Amino acid sequence: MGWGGSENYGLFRFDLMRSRGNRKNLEIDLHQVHLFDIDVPGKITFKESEILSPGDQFTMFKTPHCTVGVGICYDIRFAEMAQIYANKGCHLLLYPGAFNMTTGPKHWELLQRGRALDNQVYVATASPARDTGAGYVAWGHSCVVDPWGEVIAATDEKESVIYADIDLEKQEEMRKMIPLKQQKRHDLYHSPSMNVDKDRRGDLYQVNS
Ligand SMILES: O=C(O)CCC(=O)C(=O)O
Repeated sequence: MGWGGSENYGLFRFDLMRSRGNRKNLEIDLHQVHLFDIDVPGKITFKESEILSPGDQFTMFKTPHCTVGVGICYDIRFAEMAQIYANKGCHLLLYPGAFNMTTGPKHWELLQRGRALDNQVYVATASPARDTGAGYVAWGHSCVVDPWGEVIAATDEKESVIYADIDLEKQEEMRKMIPLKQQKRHDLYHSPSMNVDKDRRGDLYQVNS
């Protein structure tokens, strides 16, 4: 999975491995829908909304092997987005992202494992390698997590390529063993007290999922 472009708008090029090792490239446009506005005093303050505007749609695509949902960086913090992708049939969620030296060590892997486990999907992330001389120092540590929440491939802060199998039979077995989808209490989730607050992207979460 490669990525390029400006910070919240990218032209993403996915090199999808096809059977017998053939490679086909797929290029998609996508926008980060949740902007990175945070203030951790003494550590990191970022206000993407002062210079960028958020995207207004989710991005999914199908490959011959599985269906994929995509978010960018900060989007991984929003459980609703991952849940909508899973409800729409995504087997794999991809998050190109550049976490930083404050949130990276604490949250990067944990968020991936959480999104994977909650939704019983594969999650893959691609981060730039760390450049300690850069104005924004990326944490690195690209990773692939399976629907059981286990890290099945990972790298460190240096540039490298990692591979992992997306095994849909294994995913189905996990979903049978712990049948979360059938057990959800949708009758309770739609009560007024559970409405998302206005700062979250409630406008996007209402899609039929
Ligand atoms: O959520 C984070 O900690 C990092 C997010 C980020 O760097 C971004 O969205 O540009």
